Amino acid sequence: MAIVEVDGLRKSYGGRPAVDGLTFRVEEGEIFGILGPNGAGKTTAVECVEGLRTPDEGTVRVAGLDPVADHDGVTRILGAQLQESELQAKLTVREALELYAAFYPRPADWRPLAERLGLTGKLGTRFAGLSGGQKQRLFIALALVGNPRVVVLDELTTGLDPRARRDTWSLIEDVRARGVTVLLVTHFMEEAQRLCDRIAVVDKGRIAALDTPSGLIRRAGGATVITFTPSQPLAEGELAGLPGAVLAEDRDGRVVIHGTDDTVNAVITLLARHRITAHQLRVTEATLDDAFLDLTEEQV
Ligand SMILES: Nc1ncnc2c1ncn2[C@@H]1O[C@H](COP(=O)(O)OP(=O)(O)OP(=O)(O)O)[C@@H](O)[C@H]1O
Repeated sequence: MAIVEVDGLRKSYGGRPAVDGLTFRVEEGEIFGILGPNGAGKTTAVECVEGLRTPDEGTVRVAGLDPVADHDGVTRILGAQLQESELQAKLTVREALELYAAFYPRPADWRPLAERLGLTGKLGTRFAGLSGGQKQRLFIALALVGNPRVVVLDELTTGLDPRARRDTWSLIEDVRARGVTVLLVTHFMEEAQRLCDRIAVVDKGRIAALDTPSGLIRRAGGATVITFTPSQPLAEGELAGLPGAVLAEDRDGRVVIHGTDDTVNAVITLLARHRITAHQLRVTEATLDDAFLDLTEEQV
């Protein structure tokens, strides 16, 4: 059952569309990623889901509720990562956790949450005295302290060091294992590939593709990438005809083929038939990075 439903969402700033007709559904219990270049409209879209912005057109529902008309109802079931300016500089970590827990009817015990996020040693520290990564971890704790049914995380691990990033990923996996739905805006391909059940790739306010991470990779040109430099040029058309090859091109003498495992065998057979040696032959798995660049016009 869908817990977040976005239909034909449009939002413009000063006549310029930031979100230009987005439609997607987030199923209860999944981690749904929104991925896209800078300025694609990701934050605007999730702020409409949080009820912080009013759509110009279209409808948004969270557990059947309108986030603007029933803001209080949505706030009780949806946890969102705060922006830095929304916390007072003098508030300590403990006070912030206690305060936010008090807003909700059935809050989580904030102590294990703080422990999990490495904040136990910082409970007496004022917000202004935290490092960027510690602030970020506090925002994640505050998004989860209300025991939400849906949590919206925008740039979840930006500013975290590699260890804190990995710890945060496993925390999010635990959160999902408890049945919480996660809506995740991210720039990190590795994060999206590891965590997300499905990903909407957003470009210029529209959905460029919506699929599982492996579906996106397959769609964007084959899951296996074969690259090599042939000892002599291959005849035109030979590469395109290889079984399973979705994309095959000669980039300045280096051949790049996106295909399947069958394509690898076909390449080896082709080279042997023509007595061509493949220098620096590499067979790798395509990543979400490859798919992202194929699906969006600009790079992040
Ligand atoms: N309050 C605002 N007033 C005017 N323009 C805005 C406002 N907020 C966002 N925009 C513009 O809307 C477009 C989409 O912005 P948005 O922040 O939603 O994108 P994003 O995909 O989250 O980008 P990023 O990855 O850089 O955070 C951008 O062109 C941005 O400049």
